[in-house]
Amino acid sequence: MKFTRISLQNFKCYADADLRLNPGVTVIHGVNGSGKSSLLEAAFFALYGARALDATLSDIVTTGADETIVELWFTHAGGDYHLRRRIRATGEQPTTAECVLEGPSATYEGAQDVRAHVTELLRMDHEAFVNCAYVRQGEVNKLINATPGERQDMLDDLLQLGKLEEYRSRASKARVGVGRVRDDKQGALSQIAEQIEAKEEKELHETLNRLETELQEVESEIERFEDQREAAVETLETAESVLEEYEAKREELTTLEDEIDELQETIADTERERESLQSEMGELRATIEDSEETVKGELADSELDADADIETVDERLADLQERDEQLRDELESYKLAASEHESDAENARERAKSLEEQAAEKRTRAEDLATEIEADEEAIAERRERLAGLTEEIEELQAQFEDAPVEIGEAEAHRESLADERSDRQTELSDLTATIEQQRESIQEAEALLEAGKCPECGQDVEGSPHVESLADERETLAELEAEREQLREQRERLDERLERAEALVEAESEIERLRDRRETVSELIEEKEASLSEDRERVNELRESAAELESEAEDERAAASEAQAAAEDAREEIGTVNEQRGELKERRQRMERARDALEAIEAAESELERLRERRADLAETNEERRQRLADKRERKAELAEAVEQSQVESARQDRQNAQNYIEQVDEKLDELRERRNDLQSRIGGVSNEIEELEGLRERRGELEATVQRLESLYEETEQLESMYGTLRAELRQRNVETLERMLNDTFELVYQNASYDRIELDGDYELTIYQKDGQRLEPEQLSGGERALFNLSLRTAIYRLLAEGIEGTAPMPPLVLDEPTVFLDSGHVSQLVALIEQMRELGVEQIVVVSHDEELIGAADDLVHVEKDATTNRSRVERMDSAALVEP
Ligand SMILES: Nc1ncnc2c1ncn2[C@@H]1O[C@H](COP(=O)(O)OP(=O)(O)OP(=O)(O)O)[C@@H](O)[C@H]1O
Ligand SMILES: [Zn+2]
Repeated sequence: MKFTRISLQNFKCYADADLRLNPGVTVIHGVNGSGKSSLLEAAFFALYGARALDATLSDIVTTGADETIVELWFTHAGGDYHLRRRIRATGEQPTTAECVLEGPSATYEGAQDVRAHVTELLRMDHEAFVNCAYVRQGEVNKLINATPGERQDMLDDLLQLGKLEEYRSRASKARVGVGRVRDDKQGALSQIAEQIEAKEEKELHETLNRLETELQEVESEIERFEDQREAAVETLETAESVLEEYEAKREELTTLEDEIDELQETIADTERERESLQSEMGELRATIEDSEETVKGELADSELDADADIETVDERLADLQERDEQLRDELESYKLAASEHESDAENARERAKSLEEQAAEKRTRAEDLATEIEADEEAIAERRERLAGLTEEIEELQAQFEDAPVEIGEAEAHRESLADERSDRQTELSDLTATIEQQRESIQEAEALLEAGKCPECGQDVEGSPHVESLADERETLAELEAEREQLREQRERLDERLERAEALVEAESEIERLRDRRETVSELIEEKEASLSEDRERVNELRESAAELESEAEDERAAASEAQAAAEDAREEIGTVNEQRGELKERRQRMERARDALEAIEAAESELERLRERRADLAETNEERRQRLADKRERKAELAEAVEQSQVESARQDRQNAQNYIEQVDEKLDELRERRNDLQSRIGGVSNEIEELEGLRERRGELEATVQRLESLYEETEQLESMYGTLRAELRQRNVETLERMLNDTFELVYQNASYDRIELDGDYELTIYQKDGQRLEPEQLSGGERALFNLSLRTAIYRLLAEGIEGTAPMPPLVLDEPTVFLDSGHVSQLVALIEQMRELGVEQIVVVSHDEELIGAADDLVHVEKDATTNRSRVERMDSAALVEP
């Protein structure tokens, strides 16, 4: 058997892992806590479930995950198997949602079926698997520390010897059971024999005969008494019927007497009712007379006769009603006419008023317009005066130009040319003044030099200087220049005068311009005013005419209003008349109605009178009938009184008494006899039952005797079977223990190769003892940690070999799974472990899976699987180190 693939989802530290496993030695390595053990546990879990791991489902579901899926593929005896377990962890407790094992020929579902089939396939339950094939981490010493008894159970189980023990104990149980049943049956048998004996002593058949004879005698006596009783009952019945008849007649008589009394009473009551009807009728007649008086009085002043009937009065009332309606219609039409006329009058008055108001308004507007016209005329006159004034002013200003050098319109040009001329003179004057100043200064300088005796021109001594003469010329030139300047000044003053005049002309010119504009404007205004004035005059005339027209219209409306008012007054007068007529009419109708009411009352009283009369006659008739009935009843009463005869009644009473007495006595006697009969019958039943029981007991005794015999032989058979299974197991165990001891010694020698130990002994009670070379004995617990590990591995390997070789049929040879087997070993012994693994392989173990980080072991591996945990996600990852890594789709 070998694993081919394992796939995990959310198993412990694995989120998602899928690993192919090959035949040969696979070493799984990785740092502590990376998930190596978990991988092996997953395979084990797939095969046997969580309980086999000593864990719960919550332990194996990745913390926080909702679902865990573990799948394991393996081959066994040439067939392919697929195991799938799915755990749902959404509820409070995780549960197995799916557990399926698919084999080559069948599919198993449900954890229980799957586990059972795996156990059958591997010929191991989970404990056996852990004891031989799967060495869990930290469990190296498990087999050594076990007690011999536990070891025996374990090995017996593995070697299927447990089955024999099971069969033996079953046989033993069966033997005990059979023995118990046999003893029970035997007890029952002796009890029955005792019962039979007791019953046979009682002479049951004689007793039965005696009782039956007695019963016959009692029964014939009962029959006799019953006949006599019947005759007495007949006599009693006859007497009773005679007495009953007598009672009935007496009763009828009493009833009749009551009825007669009642009838007499009723007749008297009816007579009294008739009298009261009579007096009621008298009252009605008086009412009729009163009403006839009323009718006569009310009709007296009318056109009707005093004996007029209701129909005639109703006709008359209808006429009066009709007349009143006519008057009411008339009244309405007068009222309507009056209000129409009044509203006509009102309308006309209003129209007149409005027309007058319009006329007055028009007159006012005409007067206002006339006043405006007057004011405008004055304004025109004033403007004309202003026009004349402006013309005068213009003429005065024009006169200034009469002796002027220029015409009107040229003044400005003239002033500019004068101003230019003056500015030219001014410039000449300034130049000249500067020349004069220069001349004066040079003269003063020359005079100063001269005073100092120097030549004013060359600075030489004056004596003999030619330049002294020229000073006089200089002074002459200065005088000429000054005269010229005087001339220029005069010219400038004349020009100033002329400029003044020219500026005045410019001013006059612009004033004329302004005045002319003004005059133009005023004359335009006058023209406009005159045009509007004539329009206004026309308008005043129109307004006055229209006012006069409106006034005459108002006059007409007023006349119409007083006409309508008069018509309204006439209508009102008519209304008064009609109202008066209606008042009279109403009074006549009321009288007529009173007469009618009285007539109706008469009619009602007369019909009531008729009714009462009839009722009275009816009552008289009824009473007549009653009197007849009374006479009949009195007759019947006399008859009955005669019929009741006293002597007959007396003898009937006697007969009844006698019969009753006899029946009482005979009943007592009969009760006594019947009781005796019952007693006899039940005694007979009891005796018959006992006879039947006796027969039953005899039958049962026969049956029990046969059963006890059969149980006896069965007991012997089970005894033989039990001892056979016991012997068989002891023999087999002995054979296996010998083989196991040999294999254990071989293996231990191979792996340990230490000179100090001679051999290991495994005795029939599974005690393990180690013998040293010097013959000293050691318990396995006394070995060192490493020795213990090697010893344990040797023992397991030996068991594994024994299983592989020692059992008939196909050996299951599950993969050998070792979790950290090297922990306690030094490096030399690791090599021996490698050798051990090699040997196992040679022995035919197809697959060995080892968790280890030992270099040497890694070196010996066919396949290397690396396990690693991601530090951030805390999830593990598996990785095949050879190139044939995962190829699963
Ligand atoms: N239910 C779980 N959910 C998540 N993680 C879990 C769960 N159970 C165990 N683990 C984690 O799985 C990790 C791996 O444990 P495992 O025993 O497989 O490690 P290992 O590789 O065999 O280590 P060592 O070499 O120390 O034996 C542990 O660190 C543990 O925290
Ligand atoms: Zn580990």
